Amino acid sequence: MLQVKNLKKTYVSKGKKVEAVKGITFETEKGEIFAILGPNGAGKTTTIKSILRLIIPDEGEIYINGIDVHKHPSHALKYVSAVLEGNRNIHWKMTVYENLKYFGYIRGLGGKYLKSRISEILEFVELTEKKNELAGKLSRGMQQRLAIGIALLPDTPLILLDEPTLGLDVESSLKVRQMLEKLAKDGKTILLSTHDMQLVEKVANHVLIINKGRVVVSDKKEKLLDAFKKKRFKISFLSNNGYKELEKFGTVVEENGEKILNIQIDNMDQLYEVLEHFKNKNIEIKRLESVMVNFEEVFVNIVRGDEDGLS
Ligand SMILES: Nc1ncnc2c1ncn2[C@@H]1O[C@H](COP(=O)(O)OP(=O)(O)OP(=O)(O)O)[C@@H](O)[C@H]1O
Repeated sequence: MLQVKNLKKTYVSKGKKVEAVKGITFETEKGEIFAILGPNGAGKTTTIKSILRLIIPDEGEIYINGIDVHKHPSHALKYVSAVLEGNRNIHWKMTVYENLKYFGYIRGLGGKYLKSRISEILEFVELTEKKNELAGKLSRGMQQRLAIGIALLPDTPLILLDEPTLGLDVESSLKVRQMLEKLAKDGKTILLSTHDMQLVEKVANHVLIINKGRVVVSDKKEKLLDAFKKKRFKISFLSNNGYKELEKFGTVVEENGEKILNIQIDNMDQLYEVLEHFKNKNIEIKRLESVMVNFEEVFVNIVRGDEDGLS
């Protein structure tokens, strides 16, 4: 659906060069929720804006539905719509309905089709009852839903969202999350840039982590979670003796009066070595279990690993 090949962008600001994106390559599949993650300044917004041609990259190719965005921008961009943070494309002094009508016209829709499309969208974003309210008077969550509704008007196969849950409360985030899931189920491809690890954990299929303008990891989310799960173990012991010994291997916490050792390993041999060590010291193990990890930990570990590698 979307192909980005060797994207590069350097900004020049006050005579200083900032290499924001240094050769990013990725590809999305139809119907997937593809999350772009990265610390502040990693290059996410630059990537998204380049896809939308709001920024002209220095190098690289971008194809939407097989069409070269650089060579045929207006044709390629027919297949994509976007919700960008900080520019939520809403007219505050228009009602919800007027906003949808106005942006519908801009996207070349009209007549009966636009009318029924607006009704459909109002239902989808759960704003039917608010259709006559001024956009400026809506809550932050409702405004975000309206922005998503506006982006959905032209019914494009690719939808880009920059920080769709930023500043939203739990309930509004949940609504956005459910909308994204429904859209993907309908076969839409969703590219999403976010810092919201819960959103990623709940909805993303594929995760692209970028740091300092480069791709650090690009993989299915489940695979990343699995890989980390295999690295984290929790060990409990039959007696509390010798726990000083344990601290060499990881962090020791107390749970229900029991000392629990949390360890992180790079490969299974390391785990066997630790177990062997305890055996030699006559420290008897009661239970060994792999630990569930959440996506936030996966992300932090990957970025930290990358930083260590870079330094
Ligand atoms: N117009 C600009 N002029 C100069 N430098 C810029 C400009 N836009 C972005 N940058 C710089 O490029 C780098 C990448 O910025 P970008 O906004 O793409 O990152 P990001 O991953 O979206 O960050 P965030 O999570 O903070 O939104 C940063 O160092 C940023 O300061």
